[in-house]
Amino acid sequence: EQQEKWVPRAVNMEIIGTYAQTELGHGTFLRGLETTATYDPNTEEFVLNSPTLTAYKWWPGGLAHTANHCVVVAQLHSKGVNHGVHPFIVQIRDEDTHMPLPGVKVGEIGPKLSFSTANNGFLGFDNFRVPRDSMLMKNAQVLKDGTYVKSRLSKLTYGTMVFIRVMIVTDMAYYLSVGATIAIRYSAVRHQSKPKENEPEPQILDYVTQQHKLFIALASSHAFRVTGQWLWTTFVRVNKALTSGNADTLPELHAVACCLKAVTTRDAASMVEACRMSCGGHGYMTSSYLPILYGITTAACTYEGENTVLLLQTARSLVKAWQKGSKGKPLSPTEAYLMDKSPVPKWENTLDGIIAGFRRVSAGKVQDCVSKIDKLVKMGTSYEDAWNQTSVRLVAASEAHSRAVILATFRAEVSRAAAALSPPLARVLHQLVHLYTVYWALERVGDLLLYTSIAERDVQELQQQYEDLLQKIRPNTVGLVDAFDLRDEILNSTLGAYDGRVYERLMEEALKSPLNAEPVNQSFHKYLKPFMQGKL
Ligand SMILES: CCC/C=C/C(=O)SCCNC(=O)CCNC(=O)[C@H](O)C(C)(C)COP(=O)([O-])OP(=O)([O-])OC[C@H]1O[C@@H](n2cnc3c(N)ncnc32)[C@H](O)[C@@H]1OP(=O)([O-])[O-]
Ligand SMILES: Cc1cc2nc3c(=O)[nH]c(=O)nc-3n(C[C@H](O)[C@H](O)[C@H](O)COP(=O)(O)OP(=O)(O)OC[C@H]3O[C@@H](n4cnc5c(N)ncnc54)[C@H](O)[C@@H]3O)c2cc1C
Repeated sequence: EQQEKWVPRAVNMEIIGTYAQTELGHGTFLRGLETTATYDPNTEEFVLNSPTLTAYKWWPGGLAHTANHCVVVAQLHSKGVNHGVHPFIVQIRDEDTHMPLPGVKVGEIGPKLSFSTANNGFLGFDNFRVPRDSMLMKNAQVLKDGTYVKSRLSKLTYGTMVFIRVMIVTDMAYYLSVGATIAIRYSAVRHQSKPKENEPEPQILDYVTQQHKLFIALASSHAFRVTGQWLWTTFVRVNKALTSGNADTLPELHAVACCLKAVTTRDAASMVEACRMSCGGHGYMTSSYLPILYGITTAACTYEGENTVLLLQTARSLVKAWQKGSKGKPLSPTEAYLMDKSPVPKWENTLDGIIAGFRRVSAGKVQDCVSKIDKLVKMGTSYEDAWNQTSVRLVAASEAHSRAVILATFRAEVSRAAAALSPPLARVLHQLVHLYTVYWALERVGDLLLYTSIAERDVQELQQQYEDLLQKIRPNTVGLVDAFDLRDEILNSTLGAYDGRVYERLMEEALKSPLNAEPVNQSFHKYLKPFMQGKL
């Protein structure tokens, strides 16, 4: 019924909304949010209030001047009891004049690293009254007399965040495709240096170091797109079970969504930055779009759950799985490998060998964390302090688990799809899977040396495999980024345009600057000349 009331108006843009959860004082710790919604049975209304400055909502995108409604997450009080955080849909501006309603204080939070068009805002309430049906009552309810009806599953309040985290993995695939397209096309156009005196300056794409910087971004875009599709399918399945009241698979979805969101956003931000730096000075131009793209991807490491906090959420699930498995209880499909107690096999420099290796690393790290925590607790340390003292290792275990999931999913999905592809296309995609897998084996070789039987000669061979793959992929690189089929208007980049007219576009953009409107800028007469004449 509430959906019938609000959804059509949102779909036809009468309602422009945002999600107002984070406050000046709290973003991660949701149970610490201070905004209150106190039920008044006499008028059948909730009174929204920001009791402190730190209770002000801070960050919601579009809140400053665009949204006229928002979903507000507040501590629900009824009959003198605080029932915890719940979502409310609240009109904050007049739908005709767009003026903030009485009792609502709203505004712009100010300049940010990027996302400059997002008008992120602040929002405070001064005993602002909303009707009872403002409380979104799909999960929990408050009856007219103020009786609180508990949700069958309190964690469902957090459901929106799982959905967005699932989507973010696919977002990162897209952003990496943009960064790789810009940097690889530019690297095909840019000629620099003369390693061979009697030959013209080569394309910088022919430097193996340039390939090392860029090809992993290209491969990661495909890896994250495939993993994002798998995660979405998982989300749809879990959500279907939830609607029929079965929440058994929600914890696994939450855990895998947390670590995949954290790892894909961190990789995307660092790889986009590598794409930017691989374009030299022109990569530092805003007109290249790479600095803006970095700002967008690095924000994702913070929003929708700060990465460390999310990796620790997954670690919490891995530790619980280890404890459950150690008692012989069955584990979820994504965590079942933790209970593989077979002897460490002879190392194989194959995709399956490397994937199995990452599972060994993750299981080994989880086991080490459990042992450290148990040892500290036995020595009298509280569980919470033992957890905190082990948290650097817990984050590493989570990352290893996440990498094992991505490696296995990327390999399985490409192998499954390959049968329907032309042999040349299948070969190129397998090369990207191979590159991605060997790249991460080399990046985490220390962990593999600790937890598997990999030997020095295996590592040398993997390094050679990696360099051979760079050479094999080079001829198809421009074709691979063209295959993302990103229009120039979308790329919005002087360096990545399809026609490769980089220098002309850089100059065209430069000449648009208002600072080039006249040959002598007014600053000369106002400041420079008086200064040079000793008059300032
Ligand atoms: C374009 C940009 C737009 C951006 C928008 C934003 O940023 S919006 C703002 C984005 N902001 C954020 O993302 C805020 C990030 N912060 C949070 O999500 C929470 O404060 C928390 C999870 C960190 C801690 O929660 P807590 O203090 O309650 O403590 P706890 O750890 O004890 O968990 C209790 C139990 O609940 C479970 N569980 C938890 N979450 C979920 C879930 N989503 N689903 C399912 N289950 C979940 C958890 O596994 C545990 O289960 P167990 O083991 O007891 O069976
Ligand atoms: C571009 C952008 C858009 C956003 N849009 C929205 C929006 O639309 N709606 C909305 O509600 N919010 C939005 N946010 C806010 C965002 O969700 C929060 O910034 C995010 O949840 C992190 O919370 P925080 O900023 O309070 O950081 P904190 O939680 O204060 O984190 C600061 C540091 O403390 C560490 N830390 C915190 N808790 C723990 C812990 N338990 N264990 C270990 N370390 C910990 C973190 O790892 C981090 O290093 C946006 C943020 C950004 C940057």
